[in-house]
Amino acid sequence: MTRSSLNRPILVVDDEADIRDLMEITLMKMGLSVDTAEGVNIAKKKLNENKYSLVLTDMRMPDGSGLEVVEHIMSNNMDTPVAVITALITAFGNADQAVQALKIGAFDYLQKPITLAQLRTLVKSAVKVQDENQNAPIAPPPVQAAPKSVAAAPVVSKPTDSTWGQNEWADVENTLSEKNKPTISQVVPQKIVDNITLPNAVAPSMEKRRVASVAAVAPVAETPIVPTAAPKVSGSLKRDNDVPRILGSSQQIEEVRRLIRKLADSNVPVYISGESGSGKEQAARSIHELSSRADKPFIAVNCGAIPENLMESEFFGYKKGSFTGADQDRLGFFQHAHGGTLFLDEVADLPLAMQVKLLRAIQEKAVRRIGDAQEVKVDVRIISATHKNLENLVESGAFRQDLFYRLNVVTLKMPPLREMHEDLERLIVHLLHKHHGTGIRMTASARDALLHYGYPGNFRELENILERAVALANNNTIDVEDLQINHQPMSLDAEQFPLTEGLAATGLPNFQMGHTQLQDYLDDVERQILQQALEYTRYNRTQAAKVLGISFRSMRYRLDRLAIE
Ligand SMILES: Nc1ncnc2c1ncn2[C@@H]1O[C@H](COP(=O)(O)OP(=O)(O)OP(=O)(O)O)[C@@H](O)[C@H]1O
Repeated sequence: MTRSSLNRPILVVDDEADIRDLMEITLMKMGLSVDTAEGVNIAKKKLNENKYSLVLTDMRMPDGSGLEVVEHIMSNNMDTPVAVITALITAFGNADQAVQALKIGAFDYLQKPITLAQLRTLVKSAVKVQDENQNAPIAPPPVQAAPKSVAAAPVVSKPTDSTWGQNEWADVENTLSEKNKPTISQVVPQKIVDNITLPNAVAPSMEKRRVASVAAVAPVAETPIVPTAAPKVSGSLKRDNDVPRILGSSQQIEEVRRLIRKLADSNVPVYISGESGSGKEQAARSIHELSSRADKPFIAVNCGAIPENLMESEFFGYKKGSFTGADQDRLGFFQHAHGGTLFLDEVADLPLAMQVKLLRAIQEKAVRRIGDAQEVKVDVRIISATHKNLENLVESGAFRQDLFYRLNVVTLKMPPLREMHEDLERLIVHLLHKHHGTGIRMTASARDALLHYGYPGNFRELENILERAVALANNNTIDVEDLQINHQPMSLDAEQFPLTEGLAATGLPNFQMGHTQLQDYLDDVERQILQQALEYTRYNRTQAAKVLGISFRSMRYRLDRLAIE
């Protein structure tokens, strides 16, 4: 499949009408055409009769399993990527089914509840998987296709795919937006800005509410704003050609770009700090792409998502027969990244035992696969990141000091979005135009709410809010309710999530000595906190774990233990 084959519809297979509708609306908002099937048999029939660019199938349906849909596609050699949608994978749950689906040919899986961002990423991956199949093989050295473990799910990016490697954003846009419209990447940012003119009517009451730092931002109209009468944004949204992933003109972002360029020239380990969604991975990819390693792999590993018992084999690989189930030789992340960059995301979540092994591999520049007597030299540049305070973890003994010094030769700090206030309006306009074309409008109150929100989830949250708002908007006009955000003032400290307010308001349950069991009481408190964190992050478990300062693994375990769906 080429990107143009996304002109073919996507087939959504799910027995629940609500989910089918939601996915259909979302995919259509991405400019994609969609067909649906409410069960396995109809899906097979449709697959026999039509060609699809991608199939998304639920696992459990009344007339069969999503695995049958995957098998049908594979056994008939259909050139259609298929991804499965599973119920929540718990410690004892249905991971096996997801693994089974991957084994028989699905290229990915999603867990319910699905976020819009996940869906978008999945569509991107479908295109990428096919592109890679068509253009492969290019370096690295002979490795097996990195098998995807359910929890680890490393992103193995194709090393020399310049289109994808250079500018993922522009690529998504080219892939997903209406083909004939000039897209944001075809129009220089200044031009977007020039296309936007001041609304004629300026409501004085709204004018007063403008804050000093957005003085450059346009006055606000009370009526819906069409693109040609949208707020005028002065200056351009800075996007340097050599660091296209990092947008913004604020001083902090300029400094980030300067450091990225500088660090790209050297091989020193870089530690990227910053809140969740603030662009740490984008910065890591930018360093890689600007470095002499750009044509070699960039391997991103989410350390918090790998089950502890799989860590060693995932990082270092194994020899066939070294343990039950090791039915073939397999390389680990280090060898996959040979010559390139290994990005250790959420590095604070590495268990201590693994920290020792990692330190050794970094110091020795060599790895030994499980079951292998020989060490193999590896040339890997390490970039690490976490949203946690690594220094505090070193102090508390949860993170090894020696590894900390190894990783943290240079620190790059990503600023939170709320500190880039002068960029905010331009970013909103940019993202809306980029992903949704120029036909989308916004009311003055929605704009006001967006400009005054605190974005604890940073860029990622902004993208999600806009994406959801576009999906919910009536008549292509985003209103304040479509944003579904808590109105949180900009001045709020990062640590003061509304969650704290929520908890204080709720109060602790009464502990009745002699009647209440301590464990039941603590479970109740924990359940309340988890539920609030989930509500706050709109059921994004990764984000919720981050907000609570626990690992994803721990979050999963707790949700499972307390039977929180
Ligand atoms: N400065 C930026 N300019 C443009 N887009 C950005 C910027 N920072 C982040 N983004 C976008 O925000 C989203 C999240 O970015 P990224 O994954 O790099 O964040 P992160 O800090 O690594 O998140 P996490 O801590 O959750 O792993 C991505 O879609 C990315 O494109």
